[in-house]
Amino acid sequence: MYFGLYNPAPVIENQGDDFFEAAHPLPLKKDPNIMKIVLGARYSLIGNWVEEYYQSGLDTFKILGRQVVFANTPESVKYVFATKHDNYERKSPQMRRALELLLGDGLFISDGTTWQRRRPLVADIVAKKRLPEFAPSMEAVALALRDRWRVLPDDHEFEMVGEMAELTAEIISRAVFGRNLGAAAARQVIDGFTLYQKTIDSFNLGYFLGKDEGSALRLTPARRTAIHQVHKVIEDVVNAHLEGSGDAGSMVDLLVKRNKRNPELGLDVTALRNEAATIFMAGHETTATTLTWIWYLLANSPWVEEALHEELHRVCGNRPATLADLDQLDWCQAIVMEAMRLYPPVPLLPRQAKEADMIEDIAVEKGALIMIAPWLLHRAKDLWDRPTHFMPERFLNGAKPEPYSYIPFSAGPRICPGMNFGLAEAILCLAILAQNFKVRIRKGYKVNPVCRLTLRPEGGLPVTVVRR
Ligand code: HEM
Repeated sequence: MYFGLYNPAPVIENQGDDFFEAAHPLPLKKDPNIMKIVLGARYSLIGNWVEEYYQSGLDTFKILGRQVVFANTPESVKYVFATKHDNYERKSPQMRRALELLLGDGLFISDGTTWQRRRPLVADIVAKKRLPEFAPSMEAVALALRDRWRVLPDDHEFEMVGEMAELTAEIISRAVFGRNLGAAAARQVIDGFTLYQKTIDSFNLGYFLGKDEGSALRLTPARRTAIHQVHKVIEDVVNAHLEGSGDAGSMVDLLVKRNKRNPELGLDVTALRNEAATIFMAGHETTATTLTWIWYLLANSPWVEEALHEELHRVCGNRPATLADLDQLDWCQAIVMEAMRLYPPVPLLPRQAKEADMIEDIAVEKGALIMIAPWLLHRAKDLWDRPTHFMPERFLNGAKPEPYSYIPFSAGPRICPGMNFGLAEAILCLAILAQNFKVRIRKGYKVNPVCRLTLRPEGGLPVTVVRR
């Protein structure tokens, strides 16, 4: 309930001996009115769609005075993200305004020359070729969690979203800041991000009332505290590196060194801090929610769990999985990909049109909101067989979805540069933990996927782990 006025759509979930239709809100029967859209957006961004949106298509409508264009076909996604990237590279004012106090001009929300100059730098730092440097931390942190789970009392229940968030925060914190940051400082950054996210809203009224730049977020005391908490730790790390005393091999170290080698980049302490904060934020919750959804899906699909265990035994025997096993862990990879199809960690990828344009036969106004929704595209009835079912086998044996129909990492020049980092991390954590445990969800617990910035089960996921 939101303000007692908003009734979320009922959530459905179906299970049989050999199928699992994963939890999702029932599509609406008729178009929601503006009140329902506004209240719905504050509750979750995925519950307000009518049946017709769960198939590929293009549509446009107005919210107050603002044009919204829905691009939900592989062709239009390609057009917006790749062909006409220059016109649609800009993030929506909601997203920019929501994150700018924390991330400043960091890559995730920048555009124009700032984005063009910094993208190659950040992409290089989180690139696939650096996996051998960062994978040992992924393995070590996952093994430490395995050891903690091993000594839990039988039937000990805990909350999985928080558990996975701690796991991935530790991994990304070691990668970005190095191993010497210290637990207290790392916790300060993690808690600061969590606090900040709680204070932000998904609906920017000013934009829908006609301001192309949207309304700035007010610096409330809660936001100020959260921002200060994050910025202080990261600035200290950056300054240590600038003075030559930081942890070699960390992403901040690479940023500082590259900036020294390429002074034309002109990154000052604030810019370096913004990029480090961006990588931390972009690489933390996305992987955590992916892993959480994987445990939910596996717990409800014993036949997939069995195939996974068989593969882990065949490939790794009794030793823990490592980066070197990745190419052989086909089921692990397919499970990660299918989990991100059903529950894309970033379910909406909104853009703002720089200039007026045509997307197929739709006239796009300057400043319009272009909505690309992996949540809908990944569930389009005409693109996917049994779209609401958990079927990792659709990604096995080199099967590839139609181009631009599967976009959990976005697409085109703004595609997630940390894709290989995130995939390797999710596969390794899944493999190492599944080698030792099965996860079971509290009996009768109703999972309800909700989305604000990322997609997670509302109220968390209460689980127990069973030793294998
Ligand atoms: C499962 C894991 C991940 C998923 C699903 C994911 C997804 C995404 C998506 C959808 C975007 C684009 C958002 C948009 O277009 O509005 C993005 C951007 C970005 N991601 Fe990831 N991400 C993941 C992991 C990571 C990791 C591990 C890192 C860093 C180590 C990272 C760094 C970034 C950065 C820096 C951007 C901004 C790129 C730009 O705007 O040019 N991501 N990610």
